[in-house]
Amino acid sequence: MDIKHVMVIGAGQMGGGIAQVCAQAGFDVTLNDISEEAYEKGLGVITKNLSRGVEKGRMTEEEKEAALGRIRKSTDLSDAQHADLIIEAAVEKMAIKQSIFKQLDEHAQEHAILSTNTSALPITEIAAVTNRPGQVIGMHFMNPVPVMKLVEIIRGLATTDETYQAVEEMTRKLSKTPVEVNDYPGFVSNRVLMPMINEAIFTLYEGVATKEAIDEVMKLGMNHPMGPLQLADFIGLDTCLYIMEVLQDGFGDPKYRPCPLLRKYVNAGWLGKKSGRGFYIYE
Ligand SMILES: CC(=O)CC(=O)SCCNC(=O)CCNC(=O)[C@H](O)C(C)(C)COP(=O)(O)OP(=O)(O)OC[C@H]1O[C@@H](n2cnc3c(N)ncnc32)[C@H](O)[C@@H]1OP(=O)(O)O
Ligand SMILES: NC(=O)C1=CN([C@@H]2O[C@H](COP(=O)(O)OP(=O)(O)OC[C@H]3O[C@@H](n4cnc5c(N)ncnc54)[C@H](OP(=O)(O)O)[C@@H]3O)[C@@H](O)[C@H]2O)C=CC1
Repeated sequence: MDIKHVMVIGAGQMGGGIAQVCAQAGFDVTLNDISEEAYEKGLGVITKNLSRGVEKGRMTEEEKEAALGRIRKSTDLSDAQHADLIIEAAVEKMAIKQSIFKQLDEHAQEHAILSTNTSALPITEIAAVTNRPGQVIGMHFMNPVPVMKLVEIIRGLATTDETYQAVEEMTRKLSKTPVEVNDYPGFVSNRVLMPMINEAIFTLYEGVATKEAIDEVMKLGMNHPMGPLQLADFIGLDTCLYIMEVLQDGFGDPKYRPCPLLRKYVNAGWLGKKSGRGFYIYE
């Protein structure tokens, strides 16, 4: 399948990054969010990232302008009618994703592939609300999207080989490395990563060490680029909590219970870097 036009749903930290790398790779991009403000904020981050690329000599001013020129604004899901591939990166809530997928299924062309950047939610359950489950797939980018090489590609129960191959090829065109996994809660990435982050939050909650000490142990002791609490702030504490809930519900195993401190922070609106405060404070 020849993918030319990509629509990205959600202009937050992931959707913005995905739109950026698609535009840089030469695809026409429609970037959708519910509000114009969210779109403008997302476009601001993309512009800043591309400008840094120019400063660093990775691209010319003309290439930057060409990439920006390929991105168009949308606040209406009916704009899906133009896309060959849709990548959904809205908030990590099943009800919201299912509602978006129902609407996309109505508006998108018959050949279009509907993908989701979900961190952990079952692809099969999202696909089930559409009339094209064979063309629904997980396309899980890592944060920060312009820097991280992996795209975890998740096959739902009904995903066809043709859909998988088109998405794998697309991933390579974005200069990313695809890794194929099956559809179980958290896939591979967050089944392994998030319990570690949750355990780090428990060590803070139980007073085993300070947040700085916990992060230092994992950075200096295990060579992780960020400590787990810093990484949780970077991912978003709301997203971390939703992922733990998906693991707990999906496996029915109490070992995945979210730390009460994580829930408390999210309830307080302390969502990490994106809200200015999480385990750490950001200016
Ligand atoms: C939750 C999920 O479902 C799945 C996930 O995504 S889990 C999260 C996965 N991501 C990680 O684990 C990230 C761990 N952290 C890291 O790899 C690194 O700390 C990092 C790449 C984020 C930053 O690297 P660093 O060396 O500490 O800092 P820094 O020197 O500032 O950045 C390195 C480069 O990345 C770029 N960069 C950093 N953050 C960026 C961002 N948010 N957006 C775009 N580019 C970014 C910087 O511009 C810099 O590039 P140049 O200097 O060449 O311009
Ligand atoms: N953060 C991470 O490290 C990673 C996250 N993911 C996944 O990517 C997705 C997005 O996460 P992230 O970018 O961090 O979250 P953000 O909170 O940064 O962005 C989500 C964006 O989606 C918008 N949005 C909410 N509902 C809708 C809707 N119905 N239609 C269109 N847009 C909507 C939000 O708008 P508003 O703010 O106005 O509500 C916001 O702009 C989640 O599924 C997450 O699990 C995947 C890999 C890594």
